[in-house]
Amino acid sequence: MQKNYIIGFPRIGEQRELKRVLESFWAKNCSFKDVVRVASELKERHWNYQREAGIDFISSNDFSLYDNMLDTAFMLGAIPKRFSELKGEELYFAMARGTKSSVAMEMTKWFNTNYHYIVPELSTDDEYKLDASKIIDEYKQAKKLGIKTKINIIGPITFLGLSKRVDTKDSYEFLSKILPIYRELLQVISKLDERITLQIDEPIFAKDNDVKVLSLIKPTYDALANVSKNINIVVTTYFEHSNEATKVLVNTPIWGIGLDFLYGDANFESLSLISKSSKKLVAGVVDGRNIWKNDIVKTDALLQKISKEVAKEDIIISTSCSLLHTPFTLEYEEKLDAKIKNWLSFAKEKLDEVSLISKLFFSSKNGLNEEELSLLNANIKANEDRKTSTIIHDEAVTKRVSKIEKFQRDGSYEKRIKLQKELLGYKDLAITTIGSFPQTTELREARAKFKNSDITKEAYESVMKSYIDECITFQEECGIEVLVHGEPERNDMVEYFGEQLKGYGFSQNGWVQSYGSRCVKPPFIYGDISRPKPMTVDWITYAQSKTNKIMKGMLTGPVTILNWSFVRDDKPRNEVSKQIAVALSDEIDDLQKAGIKIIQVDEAAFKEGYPLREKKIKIYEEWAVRDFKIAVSSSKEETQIHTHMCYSEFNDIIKTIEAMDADVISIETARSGNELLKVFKEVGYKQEVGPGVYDIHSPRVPSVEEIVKQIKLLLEVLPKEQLWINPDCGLKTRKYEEVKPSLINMVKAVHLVRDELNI
Ligand SMILES: Nc1nc2c(c(=O)[nH]1)N[C@@H](CNc1ccc(C(=O)N[C@@H](CCC(=O)N[C@@H](CCC(=O)N[C@@H](CCC(=O)O)C(=O)O)C(=O)O)C(=O)O)cc1)CN2
Ligand code: MET
Ligand SMILES: [Zn+2]
Repeated sequence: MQKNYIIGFPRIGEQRELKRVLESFWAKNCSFKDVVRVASELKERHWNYQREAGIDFISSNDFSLYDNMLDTAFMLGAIPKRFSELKGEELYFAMARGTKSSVAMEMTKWFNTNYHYIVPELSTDDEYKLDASKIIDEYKQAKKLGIKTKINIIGPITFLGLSKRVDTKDSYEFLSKILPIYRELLQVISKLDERITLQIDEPIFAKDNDVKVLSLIKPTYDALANVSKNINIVVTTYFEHSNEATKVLVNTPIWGIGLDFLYGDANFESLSLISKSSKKLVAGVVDGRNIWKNDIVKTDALLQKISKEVAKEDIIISTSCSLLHTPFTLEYEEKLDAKIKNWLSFAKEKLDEVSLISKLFFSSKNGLNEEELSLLNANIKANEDRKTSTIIHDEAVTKRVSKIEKFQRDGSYEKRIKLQKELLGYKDLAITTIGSFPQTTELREARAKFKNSDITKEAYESVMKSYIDECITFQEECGIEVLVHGEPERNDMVEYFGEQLKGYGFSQNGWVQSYGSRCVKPPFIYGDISRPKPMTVDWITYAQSKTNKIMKGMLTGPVTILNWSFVRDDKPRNEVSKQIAVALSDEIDDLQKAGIKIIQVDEAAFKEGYPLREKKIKIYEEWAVRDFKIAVSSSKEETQIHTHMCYSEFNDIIKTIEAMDADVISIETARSGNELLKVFKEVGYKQEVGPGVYDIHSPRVPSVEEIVKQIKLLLEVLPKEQLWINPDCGLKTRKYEEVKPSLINMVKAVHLVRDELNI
């Protein structure tokens, strides 16, 4: 009997092999054959890891050269017209990254994670056609190694729900067009083997769906499950409960349902239905979104609870979601404190946990052999050790946080902005950037050498300082009005702060894919958080000393620091975020004391943290706004507070953004003209806004005319007094060759518009 299951495994490679070969291929330094070779090695390595750990259900097609949604679009033949001249890998990467003549497809957040997928574009003119080659090839490759994989695909309802129509609005209208292609796929799959397990991911079921969407589930899954008797379909959902969908799925001929019992507590309500239907339950009980060692005793209790309703033989032990969201392995961590390392578990270690948990659950403690027993005891001990450790508790922090008296800054916005405009004296359509400038190879090398103690602190700092000097000179020459130092000292806008705060740990190699070849190394919060010393003041004051213009101080906000870290699971998230907020309020205080007059507190991940279910949103908004306000509560009335958000749909959260009470917000709008901005006008948003005037996610240099046009579009919505001009987001992923001409054009465009308006 097959007992345990992994929803999906990360693919970037434990040494980021895939990242390296892709970037090398894109830079034309190697051939596509090299990419295929590395991809193939990685797949085999990952399958073997799972086999060696004793995993029964190992996936194929969880791999991707860029993104699984893009793969699905490719599989269906959903190719936007502008790419129709291209073929093969050229087409595939053009869709993801754009070409000189065609803009890339949009990219957006995968539910409430920091993973980004490519948004498929659907048009009435499309003619869908199956390309099952990737799926078939991967299955066959694994089979050669003696591994019969389960095949993963993204389900039709999630695919459509996350796609956009280029003509009219409702993507779901296309179900009748793509369902036949899915059926054809199942026919092809059914011929691969005598019996096949097919995992169909439908995470969209974990959201609040309207009746119309729910009404599609039964016909869709009846149609799919009836294609062939030799396919066992498991429909998996994750990140929340999916009770509305489960109710329907139990009445379709699918074989199993995968539910997340960690982030979807309410899934317990569906157990009796599942039990009556005699479907298999793939029980997500090992956290796929965090890095803490599983508490096996607790998990066993959870499983015992599940098995009160669902027969043991129908339960399969699984991760809560794909392990894509966790780093690969602890094996290369040489610098982590041994004690803390023993509390952690990355993807590879989680495989062993799933394996051990299933042994314990199905054969009970008496059935464990000596080695397994000692693993269990080690797990119990590690968890006990974490609970009772003195390094996670800091009474001074908890005391201070419980006694916060100031929850917001002084003065009304109206009063503050008047003071600020007098003091800062900036013009209408003030020109600025979002913070980072290109992270050059030189910077990264210097940082890597400094971390390895190959160069001194002084040598490292001098590299950073000369970068800052050049960055300032460029901004002054180009005519940017509110300057930034360029963030050269930051490996990442969250990891950097994690490295400086007490209560935080960080890994050397804990990379997690964010999009395409880009990765992040989220730091992790293990204990109470405090700020031993100022984190940014030296860099910003150095930068300010080099210019007479205003230098923006640059911080990452509490909610974003929280959302892009792995967070301790022994304290509510909102308490942890409050501790970060207090530390940041001290930093702001210090920046002000050092003479900094504008401080930007980025909340790029504010929207990402939104719960998937409406019912939980209010609670999140309350503490998220509270903590942003606590962070900036130390700012004086005349200190101008900026914030920045990217990839955000603002319509439903505009009132919340207003409540954050920042004086200026910069947002991403370049790809959508002025559509995103309209809501600011509709609600009578008072504060100043810097809507991005060009897209930084593409290497393309925008022309002056284009930017003028964009600025005029913005002026149709908001008055000049309320507008700032800036790019969409930070420039760290771009090259100087792209950034310089783009910013020069941006400044020219502002001057042209100002001349017309007599500003
Ligand atoms: N945490 C986070 N989430 C985010 C964003 C963000 O900025 N941060 N932005 C949005 C989009 N996501 C993004 C995610 C990653 C990157 C990004 O640029 N990642 C870099 C890594 C950045 C980094 O931490 N670099 C380190 C380490 C670099 C490195 O690997 N160095 C080499 C040596 C030097 C070299 O050869 O370059 C090595 O150690 O082997 C540094 O600069 O110090 C990458 O994948 O390339 C950008 C956007 C949403 N989510
Ligand atoms: C992902 S939001 C980025 C904000 C940050 N200040 C930067 O410019 O890079
Ligand atoms: Zn941004």
